[in-house]
Amino acid sequence: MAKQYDVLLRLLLLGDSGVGKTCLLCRFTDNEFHSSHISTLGVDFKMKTLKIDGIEVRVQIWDTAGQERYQTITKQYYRRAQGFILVYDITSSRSFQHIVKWASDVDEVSFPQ
Ligand SMILES: Nc1nc2c(ncn2[C@@H]2O[C@H](COP(=O)(O)OP(=O)(O)OP(=O)(O)O)[C@@H](O)[C@H]2O)c(=O)[nH]1
Repeated sequence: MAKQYDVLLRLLLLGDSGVGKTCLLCRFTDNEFHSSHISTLGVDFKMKTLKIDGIEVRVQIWDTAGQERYQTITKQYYRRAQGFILVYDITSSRSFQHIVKWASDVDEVSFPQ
């Protein structure tokens, strides 16, 4: 079967638990919003195909659990990602301060010294 896209882009959503990563993804792929918070267990993903300058780009977005206990699992997905979306809750300064930690995790795993 012929490929239905020209380029595959793998992105990873990172951020504290409850900041809205899953909601952002549901809005982007399905234009839906769910008010309940069911924590992501490990990782999950959704896809959307966009046409950019005549090129079919399949965006595969991996949604990771923000909870500390899943870090070992989620870090295994960092190396295969081509980009990261760091998410914080605008009503939580703590989640914003943690962005530094998420960014340093990405550096540590994806660009080891
Ligand atoms: N008011 C408001 N609530 C939001 C918004 N985005 C998400 N929420 C709520 O925040 C809660 C957590 O959202 P999730 O998307 O599940 O959070 P998450 O970052 O995926 O959480 P983990 O899976 O535990 O890492 C849910 O109850 C959402 O309804 C927003 O833009 N505004």
